[in-house]
Amino acid sequence: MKAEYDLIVIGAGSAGLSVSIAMRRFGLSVLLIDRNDNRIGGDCLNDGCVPSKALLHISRQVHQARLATAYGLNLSGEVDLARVMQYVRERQDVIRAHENAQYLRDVEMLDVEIGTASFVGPKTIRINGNETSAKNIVLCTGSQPQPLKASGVEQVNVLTHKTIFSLNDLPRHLLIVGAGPNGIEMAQAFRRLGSDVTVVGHENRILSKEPPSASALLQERLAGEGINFLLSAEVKSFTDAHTAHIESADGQRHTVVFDQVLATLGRTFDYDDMNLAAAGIELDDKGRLRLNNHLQTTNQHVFAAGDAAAGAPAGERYFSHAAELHASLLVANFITPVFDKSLSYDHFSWVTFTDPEVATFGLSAKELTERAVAFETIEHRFEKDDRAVVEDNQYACMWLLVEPAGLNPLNRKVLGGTMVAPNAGELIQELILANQQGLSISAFLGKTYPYPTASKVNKAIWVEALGSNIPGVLKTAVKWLY
Ligand SMILES: Cc1cc2nc3c(=O)[nH]c(=O)nc-3n(C[C@H](O)[C@H](O)[C@H](O)COP(=O)(O)OP(=O)(O)OC[C@H]3O[C@@H](n4cnc5c(N)ncnc54)[C@H](O)[C@@H]3O)c2cc1C
Ligand SMILES: NC(=O)c1ccc[n+]([C@@H]2O[C@H](COP(=O)([O-])OP(=O)(O)OC[C@H]3O[C@@H](n4cnc5c(N)ncnc54)[C@H](O)[C@@H]3O)[C@@H](O)[C@H]2O)c1
Repeated sequence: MKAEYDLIVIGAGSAGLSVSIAMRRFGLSVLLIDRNDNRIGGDCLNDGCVPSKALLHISRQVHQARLATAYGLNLSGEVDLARVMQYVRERQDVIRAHENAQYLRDVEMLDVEIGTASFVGPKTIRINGNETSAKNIVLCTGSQPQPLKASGVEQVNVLTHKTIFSLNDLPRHLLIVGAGPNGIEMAQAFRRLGSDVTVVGHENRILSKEPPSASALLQERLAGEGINFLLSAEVKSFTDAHTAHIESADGQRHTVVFDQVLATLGRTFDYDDMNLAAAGIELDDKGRLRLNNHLQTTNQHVFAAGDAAAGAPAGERYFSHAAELHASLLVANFITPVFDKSLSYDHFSWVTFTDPEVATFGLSAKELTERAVAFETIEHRFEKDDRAVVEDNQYACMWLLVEPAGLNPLNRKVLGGTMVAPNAGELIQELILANQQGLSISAFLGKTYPYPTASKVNKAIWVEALGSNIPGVLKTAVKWLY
């Protein structure tokens, strides 16, 4: 480790890896720090996106195998969770081969230090008893799961995403507290692997960051698979290690006997061991780093990216690709400060990887209303789509927020939307591009989709919307020209 660097990056998760590798490739000296070599890759690799998506992949295979019994296939036996988790670990190891300290030193030419970093001055940190400084420092220190609070909780081994992937025995009854993307993805994975699953959510619907109609459609599908939902509800107490007492907003009480409980309640922050005060770095009233939209802390030489950037005025986004967005903004501002880019989530997107997936992009109806932007919501059910018919997905649906039809309805632009469908995260990609690039709906109408690709729904929605809305003046002109 040198005494001075161009840049120090603390935390080697999605954010830290992106910032440090990019800056090093531009020829700057970079020190990357993480607490532990086996935490490199952060939550995404170690206990977030990668293990959860690997688990969902196996659970989908199990589900499809069960569906195939309708056609004469005989299945017997139960899922061996130890083997499933072995698969999950093997997939993580594939990624770990290029996300580890030695690889980053040898191939990416980064200085990598393993230890806990804390501040001793505005541009100086201490790690493993040594001090080092940099022109700028980026905090990519992530976030932690919110703890479950309820009377008697101390008797219970409450799992979080940090521990659930170490289970070797399939829970007979898994209680999940929190109905956000983490809870809902795990609910479906474990249900399909064979557990009974109960989900308790504070709010009156699952995935409350999605439009209500999307939440409702997914909930209906999941309930159809046997997941039990207790919404507008709260775990009030645990009377022993396996018994929870839950109360709904309407006063109803439920007792759930479970063998494992998973808390998926959102994120929190812990900067206790970082001595932020020594660098003049302030937190806001929610314990998040106080940031501006250039991701700069109250110390002009210290920045944040990834989950640690949740306090930015643009809002909270806890995603690996948000970390990537923050990293590219910081790198752009470091190397071309003249442009001084600000953070915006106007074209941001995300996917909940249930089956069906829920994919959302652009601005929401609430954001458009707050900004006084006129829009219409167009709903498109997949019931007449031939691909949806042959694959029995006619329940799928999309809702797009579009500019109101003006004189030329083909000029309308897509402002945002949500799709609930198998592979919605892939299907929605061209809508995201149209939204980002300001393409009008004529771009879809002018495209011939190979039959029967699922993404043809991105054209069908406009054909359907236009069919019933061709202005009279246009019809008169057509008749006259014909
Ligand atoms: C179950 C689950 C599933 C998810 N699925 C998805 C998904 O499908 N798609 C998606 O986009 N997002 C997903 N996410 C969110 C995603 O995992 C996170 O947003 C992302 O990993 C955050 O990356 P980060 O670099 O900000 O932080 P982290 O990955 O948390 O990395 C922070 C690193 O900083 C280190 N660190 C902290 N403090 C110090 C210190 N003082 N000194 C040294 N090192 C320190 C930590 O050891 C850690 O390695 C999921 C999250 C969870 C929990
Ligand atoms: N596919 C993906 O991209 C993906 C998957 C999983 C997680 N993530 C990310 O990880 C982050 C964390 O996920 P999450 O689902 O834990 O958080 P979340 O904040 O999205 O959802 C947590 C939910 O738990 C509820 N809740 C909080 N306290 C509660 C209590 N005591 N009882 C009942 N309900 C309670 C909240 O109202 C909220 O609906 C998310 O913000 C998301 O961005 C992403």
